[in-house]
Amino acid sequence: MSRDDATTNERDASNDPDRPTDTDATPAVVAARTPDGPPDTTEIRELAAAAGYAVVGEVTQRRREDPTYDLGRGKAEDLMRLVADADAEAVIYDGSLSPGQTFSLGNLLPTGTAVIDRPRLALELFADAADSRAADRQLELARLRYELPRLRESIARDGGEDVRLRPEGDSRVLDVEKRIESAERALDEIADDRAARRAERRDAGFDLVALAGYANAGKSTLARRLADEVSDSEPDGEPADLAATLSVDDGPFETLSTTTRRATIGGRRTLVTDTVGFLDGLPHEAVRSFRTTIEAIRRADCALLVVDASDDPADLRRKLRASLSAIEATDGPVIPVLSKADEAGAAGTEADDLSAATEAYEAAVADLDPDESPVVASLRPPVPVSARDDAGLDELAAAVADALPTATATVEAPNGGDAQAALSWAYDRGVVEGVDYEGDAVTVELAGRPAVVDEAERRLARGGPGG
Ligand SMILES: Nc1nc2c(ncn2[C@@H]2O[C@H](COP(=O)(O)OP(=O)(O)OP(=O)(O)O)[C@@H](O)[C@H]2O)c(=O)[nH]1
Ligand SMILES: [Mg+2]
Repeated sequence: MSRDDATTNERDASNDPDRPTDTDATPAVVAARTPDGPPDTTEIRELAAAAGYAVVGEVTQRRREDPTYDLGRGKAEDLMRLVADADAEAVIYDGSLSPGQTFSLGNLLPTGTAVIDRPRLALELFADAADSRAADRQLELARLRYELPRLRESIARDGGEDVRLRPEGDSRVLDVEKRIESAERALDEIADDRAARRAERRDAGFDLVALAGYANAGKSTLARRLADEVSDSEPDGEPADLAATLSVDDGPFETLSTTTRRATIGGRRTLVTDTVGFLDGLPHEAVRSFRTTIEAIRRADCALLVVDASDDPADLRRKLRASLSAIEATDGPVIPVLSKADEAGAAGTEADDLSAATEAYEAAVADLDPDESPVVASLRPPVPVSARDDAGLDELAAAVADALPTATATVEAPNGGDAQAALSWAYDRGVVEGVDYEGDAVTVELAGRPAVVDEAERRLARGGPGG
């Protein structure tokens, strides 16, 4: 065995008394390969558990990619034996396998063993809880895109000579292609609806803030903290999809569709959209299927990129890179929010924790290639927060208010019915900073979304001389 091949195979000790006995869980072996450094299987094990697998062993290898199995042949045979010994029903592969590798591995493993790579595992997790029309369509599209090259591969392997040469002409392939087109069309319509809704909300004076970030980073928890209390008597114009609850849980993909709530941030009326968490190791195709999340982030007036500061520096960097690469570029500024600051760094004073989190973040960003992630240019200074301890939230509100597009104006108008109507219009849109009555005149200080301030100014001036 070469030094390059230094690896581990192990069967988990299942006599851990704390381990929940989940009789429904499918026994699975985790396999991972990295070209450098020992593979870390923590995350893939968590994902596997969340998807309903009981990990009964693992095979890892440090090696360059093997074209046939991804793992080296000897290691793939070790995997086969471990699966047989442990009576595992699935192999969870920490990486993206080509269709050819999936089939070769499937043929080597005991008959019936499912080969589940990272993208497929992510699809299974989504499938568990897709809960909206957009989420369903997106999941369907991601699945079809995943299946298509695998279907081609299986037809090429099983079919006769003529099919092997042209698997794309097979009716099953044509069927999947047709379904992909139809899912894409449906998503185009949903995307158009969302864009129209964003425009309406902006016209109504709302700033659009989106929460982005890796799975389990703390996005929904923060969204809840930022959101206004929901009252029974909301004023008119309440956006149709405002959710009363946001689900928070310690597991990936707790949030499976975008969810929007009202919030007052730094005195501004905003709509905060919580989005689906990113995962690394997914092909761009799969990420692109989650358009409503990506577009909510890209088109926001300000995006908050939630970065879990309780992660160790290597994980923080990996997740940050995956998130930025999925986002690619945004219209507005991006404020990095270092979440779970209460658990960041070594135990110590609060100040220590916050600076440890900031340092890890700064180091990760310094490492990024702006050509690879243009969004790096939109990054503002990071703000550490702890939703648990309610720390840093005022600083975050100030940073958001500062990042949002703002216009100010002072308008003097004769006091009367017209001015009062204009003033009440401006109040409804949250752009009135101050009002001063003097004699027959009223002076109004406006601040907020530029288009709304302009319109308020026009309405107030209308009652004025010559208006
Ligand atoms: N210690 C600590 N834990 C936190 C904090 N914020 C969130 N968490 C925990 O982190 C876990 C994930 O939180 P969520 O808000 O569900 O994370 P998410 O980013 O919405 O996750 P997905 O929707 O699955 O992508 C939960 O167990 C939260 O309780 C914090 O400020 N401090
Ligand atoms: Mg969430």
